[in-house]
Amino acid sequence: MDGMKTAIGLMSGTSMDGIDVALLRTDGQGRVERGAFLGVAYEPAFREKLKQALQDATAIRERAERPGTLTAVERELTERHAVAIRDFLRQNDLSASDIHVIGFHGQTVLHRPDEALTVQLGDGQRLADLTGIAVVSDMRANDMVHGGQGAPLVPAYHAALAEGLVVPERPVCFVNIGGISNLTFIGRDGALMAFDSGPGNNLIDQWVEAQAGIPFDQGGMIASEGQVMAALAESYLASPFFTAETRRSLDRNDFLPPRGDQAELADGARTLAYVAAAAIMTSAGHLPEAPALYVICGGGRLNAVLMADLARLAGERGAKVVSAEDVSLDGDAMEAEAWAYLAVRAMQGLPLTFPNTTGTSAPVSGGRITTPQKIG
Ligand SMILES: Nc1ncnc2c1ncn2[C@@H]1O[C@H](COP(=O)(O)OP(=O)(O)OP(=O)(O)O)[C@@H](O)[C@H]1O
Ligand SMILES: CC(=O)N[C@H]1[C@@H]2OC[C@@H](O2)[C@@H](O)[C@@H]1O[C@H](C)C(=O)O
Repeated sequence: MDGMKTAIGLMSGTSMDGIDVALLRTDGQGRVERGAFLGVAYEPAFREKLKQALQDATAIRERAERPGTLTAVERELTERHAVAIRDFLRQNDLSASDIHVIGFHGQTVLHRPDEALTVQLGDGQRLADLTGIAVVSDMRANDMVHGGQGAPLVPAYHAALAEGLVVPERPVCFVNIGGISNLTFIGRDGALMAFDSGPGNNLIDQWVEAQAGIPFDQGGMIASEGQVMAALAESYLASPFFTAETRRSLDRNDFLPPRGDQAELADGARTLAYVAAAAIMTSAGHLPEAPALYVICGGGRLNAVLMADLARLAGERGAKVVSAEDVSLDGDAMEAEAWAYLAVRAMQGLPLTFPNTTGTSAPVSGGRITTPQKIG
């Protein structure tokens, strides 16, 4: 009926905190019906394997290479995604035959847009075999073949969501504050512009992990006890990333956390929360028009200190900041939903990326489509 497909999106983001699973019904264009969501956390031992995989990936020169632990980690990662799908289907009383396609992001272990090299671990064929469902994987590769940055890909979905947005303010800007942050501007006339906007939670996570052995600053509680260290903040915000003529997508390691002797725990967390907020607003300066509304998704929206900085900085420019939930969206599920949406578009050969989102030379589709060869 009416071209609507049922898809599942799978996201394992740069924070490496787990697998997000989201259900979406869509026609791959303007019609979007959001469904159930499941977050499956990685236990610390698997996060350590992913960290090792990031190290091993630095030796990759060609995207199919899997040096060191990468073959084993890719296999385990794929199997974990299959288990997440199985649990998700069971919890929602669904079976594999209810799902047309899975959009599988995998885990980015290397991203060098200047060399047109981006590597996401995750075996689409094996996931299709394990789940019995068609899989679209590797959705960043074709964009790079066409001169794009390989990220961000979520803007096509943001644009579809903007059509149904329950508030009147325009232009609107969706901001994802994950490990890295990215933003999508949607103008009054629907014009789209998007790019990675700077470090998000990654620096905060790495800082509190190194200084206090905890994985993230819950609610921004640690930051709330510190002071912004102006010189340290400036050392991040002075990066040529923010002033370059063209927008560039980011690798996890493009910005590094402070050294232990540069700050106390709370001041470091406070400064990095400010940096995350200021990075977004500085990058937003490259948009064609100042947004009237910022809709924030991703884990960073749960850091109250970061959000207060963002609200203040946006307020100074006459704009409002809301969380995805304030406009009846789900800030945790959005990227996984986007991968479901993109998978449906890929099946239809529709563009995933555009000159104004990744810098690709023309709107391009992408993804590798694999269908189940065997079950189990
Ligand atoms: N309750 C919370 N309080 C503060 N920060 C939080 C909270 N929950 C999650 N976060 C932050 O959000 C991060 C996860 O965010 P998210 O899942 O959006 O990132 P990701 O999808 O892995 O990254 P990316 O979008 O870059 O691929 C965590 O690593 C943590 O820093
Ligand atoms: C190479 C890669 O995995 N990039 C991610 C990362 O995490 C956030 C930001 O950097 C974004 O551009 C991208 O993911 C989102 C989901 C995207 O492509 O839209």
